[in-house]
Amino acid sequence: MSEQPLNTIGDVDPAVRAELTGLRQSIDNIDAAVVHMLAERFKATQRVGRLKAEHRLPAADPNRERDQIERLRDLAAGAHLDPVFAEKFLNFIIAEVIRHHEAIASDAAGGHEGQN
Ligand SMILES: O=C(O)C(=O)C[C@]1(C(=O)O)C=C[C@@H](O)C=C1
Repeated sequence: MSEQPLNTIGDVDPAVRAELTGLRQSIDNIDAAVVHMLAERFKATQRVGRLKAEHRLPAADPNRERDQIERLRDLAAGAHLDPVFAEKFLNFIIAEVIRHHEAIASDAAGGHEGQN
C-alpha cells in the first residue's frame, strides 16, 4: 500500500484556508451560544431543584421527560438533526440536572436532621 501522506494546513490553497477559518468562526460563535443557553437552562433547573426539595417532590419526573424527548425529537427531525442524537443529548443534560436535584435535596435533608 502506498498511500499519499495527508496535507498540513499550510499545503492547501489560501482560499480553502480562509473558508476553514470562516467556518471555525461560526462554530466558535455557536459554541458560545450553546454555553450561554445551557447556563440559563441550569439556572432554571437549579430553581426547580430547590422547589422540588422544599416540597419533597422526587428529583426525576419520567412523564415530563417523555414529553420533552418526544418534542425534541420532532424539532430535531424538522431541523434535519438526527433525532437519536437529540434524544441522547437531552438525556445527558437531564441526567446532570437530576444529579444536581439530588444534591440539593440531600443538603436540604441534612439541614433538617433530627426534625422528623
Ligand atoms: O421539569 C422538571 O421537573 C425538572 O426537574 C427539569 C428536568 C429537565 O432538566 O428538563 C430534569 C429532571 C426531570 O426528570 C425532568 C425535567
